[in-house]
Amino acid sequence: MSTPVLDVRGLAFAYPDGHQALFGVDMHVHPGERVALLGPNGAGKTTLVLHLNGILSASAGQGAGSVAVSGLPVTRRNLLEIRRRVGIVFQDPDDQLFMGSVRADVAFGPANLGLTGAALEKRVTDALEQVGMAEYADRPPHHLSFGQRRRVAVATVLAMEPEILVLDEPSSNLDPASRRELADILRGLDVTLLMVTHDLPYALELCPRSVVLSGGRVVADGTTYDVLTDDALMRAHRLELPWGFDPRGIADGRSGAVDSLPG
Ligand SMILES: Nc1ncnc2c1ncn2[C@@H]1O[C@H](COP(=O)(O)OP(=O)(O)OP(=O)(O)O)[C@@H](O)[C@H]1O
Repeated sequence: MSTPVLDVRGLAFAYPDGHQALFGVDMHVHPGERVALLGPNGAGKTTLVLHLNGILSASAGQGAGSVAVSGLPVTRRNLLEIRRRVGIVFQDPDDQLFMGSVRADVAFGPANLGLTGAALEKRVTDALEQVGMAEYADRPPHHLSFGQRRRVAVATVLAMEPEILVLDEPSSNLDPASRRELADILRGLDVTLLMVTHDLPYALELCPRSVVLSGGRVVADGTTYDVLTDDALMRAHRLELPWGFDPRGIADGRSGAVDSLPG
């Protein structure tokens, strides 16, 4: 079997105040997979994601276990290469956009890697085209809508050509049309994907596999359909489908959201 893009083994972590957020997490993501990371508030999802590019580290402080990205351990000395390989799109695009134009924001990362001239320009154009934002290249990011800024934030990460794209709540605060457009964009990307989300229909639509984290432990790892239709698991870990949404209806080729509405 191929080397996992993401190889998390026995990861345990406590914050400096002593609060233990992760208790021996194992998770492996293989090239080309699309995996949703689900779990209730406080489950440890963000804590886990922050270990994937070394913002948090089990080796510093009261931690245990390891994380490797395509075989390269996430350690202080590998941080530059790890941050090129793991692209994280945070929930708030304004955490990632700080330059005077969309083009400058998307160029920032690859320029830091040493790209210049035509190669840099191509990298920027390709990334903006992937998210349907090429025509906005010269606009200041703060003149864009929230949904457009989120797409540019995805482009800033794609421009680094990461081995894994990690998205934290990609559908939050998007109107239904922007949510669907982003889903179309994400579906079209040729990249390994890990998506943290509370939007369970989005997980079902985009990620064949889901890992459920609860209380700092992996409590399920299987097909998203199996996870979302396991009523006992869902109840035990405070996962709730939106009213009227039935994954079984989707799997039958019907619109679960519409067909399961009463009356
Ligand atoms: N800086 C911190 N110091 C101490 N405890 C923290 C810190 N950040 C998070 N925690 C705690 O660690 C646990 C896991 O938090 P985390 O943010 O990883 O959960 P989450 O699954 O991402 O939640 P949410 O769905 O609400 O974003 C929670 O109990 C939280 O209170």
